[in-house]
Formats: sequence, C-alpha cells, structure tokens
Amino acid sequence: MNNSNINKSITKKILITGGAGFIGSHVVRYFVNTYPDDLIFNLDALTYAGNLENLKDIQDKSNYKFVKGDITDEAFVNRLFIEYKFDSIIHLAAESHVDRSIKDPLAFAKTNILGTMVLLNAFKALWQHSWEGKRFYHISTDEVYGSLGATGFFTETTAYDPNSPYSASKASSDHFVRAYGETFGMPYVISNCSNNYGPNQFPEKLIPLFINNIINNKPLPVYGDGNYTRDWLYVMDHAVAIDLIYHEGKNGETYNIGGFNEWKNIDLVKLLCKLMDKKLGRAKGTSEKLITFVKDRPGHDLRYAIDATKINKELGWKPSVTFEEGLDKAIDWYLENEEWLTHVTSGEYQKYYNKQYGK
Ligand SMILES: Cc1cn([C@H]2C[C@H](O)[C@@H](COP(=O)(O)OP(=O)(O)O[C@H]3O[C@H](C)C(=O)[C@H](O)[C@H]3O)O2)c(=O)[nH]c1=O
Repeated sequence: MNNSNINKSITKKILITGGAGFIGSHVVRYFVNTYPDDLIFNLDALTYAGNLENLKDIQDKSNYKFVKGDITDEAFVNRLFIEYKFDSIIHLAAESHVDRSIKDPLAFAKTNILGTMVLLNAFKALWQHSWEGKRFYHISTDEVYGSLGATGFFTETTAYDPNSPYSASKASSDHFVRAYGETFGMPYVISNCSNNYGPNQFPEKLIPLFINNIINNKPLPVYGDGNYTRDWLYVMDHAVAIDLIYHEGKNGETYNIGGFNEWKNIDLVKLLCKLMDKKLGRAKGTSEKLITFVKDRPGHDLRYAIDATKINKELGWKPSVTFEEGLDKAIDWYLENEEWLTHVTSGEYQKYYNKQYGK
C-alpha cells in the first residue's frame, strides 16, 4: 500500500460525505475555512438529521460545493465520481442513533455498510491504477469495540465486539474499508471516536435531547438506572483530530479519539440540570425534578472509554476544552438557537422523522 501522506501544498478535491449532519458540518466548515486552496464537496442526502442551516455561514465560499444525494445510489455516486474525480474522501455519512438502529436495523445496514461499499467501489474505479496521493478516510465509532466493564480502555488493538445493530454496521464498514486496503491497495485511514457533543446535534442524542426537554419542561428519560458510562468529546476537538489524521495519519492505520472524560449518565444529567437551572434563572433543583427513569435500552453497553495515547503521541492531538467549558458553550448555543431547535423538532424534519421512526 502507498504510504505517502496527503500533501498540503497540492490543491485537492476532497469529498466529505454527511457534511450537513452534526459532526460532518463542523468538519466541512473547518476544512473550507482552513484550506481555501482545496475544493470541498459536501455530499449529503439531507435526511431528518442533515440540515443546510448548519452551514449557512460558509455556503457562498468559492471552495465549497454542496451536492444532494444518497450514498447508496450507485449510479448517481459513480456519475459524481467520474464528473469530479475526487482525490480523497472523508466519509462521515451514516445512520448514527443506536435506539433507531434497534427499531430499524436494515436502514443502518443499507446506509452504513452498502453506502460505504458504493463509495469504496467508486473510489477504486477512479484510482486503482495509481493510488499516489489518494486517501479514503472512514470516520467510525468506539462502539465497534463493544462494552467495557468498570475498568480498562479501548485501544487501537482491542478486538471488535459490537452489540447494537448500529455498532455492527459501523464495524462491518470498518472491515470493508480495511479489506479494500488489503485487497486493492487503496490507501485508507480509520478513526474511532467517543461520544460527541456541541452545537447542531440533533435532539435525539442524550445532551441536546435533555437540553431541549429542560427548556420545555418535559421529562428527562434516563434509561435503566443511569449507571452507564460514556466518554464525551467536544465536536470541534473531533474536527481538529480529523484534520490531523487526514493530513498526517499513516495509511492503513486506525486512530482512537477520545476525551479521557468519562461520565456516568446520571451524573452528567444532574450536572446538565444544575447548569440549565442557572442559565434559565430557575430555582436550584427545578430541572432535576424532570428526571424520569425509564425502561432500559436493549443490549445497552455499560461503558465506553477511549485510550487516546496513540493520536496524542503520534500526531500531538489532545482536547482543547474541558468538559465544563464545552458543556457551557454547547448549552449557550442551544439557548441562543432555540429557533434551530424548534425547526429541527417540528415541521418537515419532524414529519420525516416520525414517518421513519415514530419516536
Ligand atoms: C437518548 C438517550 C440516551 N440515554 C443514554 C444511552 C447512553 O448510555 C447515553 C448516550 O446515549 P446517546 O444515544 O446520546 O449516545 P450513544 O448511544 O452512546 O452513541 C453515541 O456515541 C457513539 C460514540 C456513536 O457512535 C453514536 O453515533 C452516538 O449516537 O445516554 C438515556 O439514558 N436516555 C435517552 O433518552
């Protein structure tokens, strides 16, 4: 496999998939602003979780182009690749919500596995005769490693052991990316990241859902006893890590990205309640009264924790904000953008969401 890195001084056509979604939109903005000489293409199907409002501030930049389309549409993807001849791909498009994967596993297999394969095939067809300077970067999740007990960390050599249909679909797409590297010599890199939070996250995930519910005085549904642990990372820190891995990471390698920032769900929810009471000028303890313990998620992974030593040592990355700072910024963003929250939880977005998943 070609082992060269991406040369920053040569103009590239970079395809970012899923760029209208939560993490994707932060990555697109970062690349468009940081690399004005590169052409950044954002391919997104604009499902319920993708929203071009997330990118209003960069939509007119000359090095940015949005393309609406579905990565599972093979004929369309092939045409697109032939037309634009992308040098590299940063692949974020995915169905990402674990609860929905339990309701509709096939949708996750389709987008996450089949969609990844369609992209791999289109990329292979373009460059298989000369991979020099090309790269397929697959953005993945720490959930592929399964669940930890009370101690220990996921490292890059931890065996895959996915438990949910979502994580099984991401594990499978990781394997396909590796297989294309081994079989066809495609230069690739994969990163597996912990839970992200920050602006523009669809309010189906824990933090934005609970912020939205607190604003609207709605119950906060904590699954099971709330003693499940996640490692939280501010989304901009993830975007910076992706930039570093894209440019400096070694082909054929995996990098784990995490915040060394573990929180039990119940402790995180209580912290969120405390901060929200303060921000909203409500009496201490008001939001905590909204906490409601509900039926557990089936197959709920007990604990995720990332050992981010490799990316720190090899690429010099570490999170730039503490959890307190990040959470404070995130809450402020949702409070300042209540219109965004209303928009994504009502009207067309909600109709689409309800029709598909009825939550
Ligand atoms: C939505 C919700 C969640 N939870 C619990 C379930 C989890 O233990 C924790 C976080 O749940 P969330 O669905 O926000 O995220 P994860 O299931 O950990 O997965 C997330 O982080 C990884 C890395 C990805 O790769 C996923 O794409 C991303 O969705 O809160 C509740 O208790 N109540 C709720 O209403």
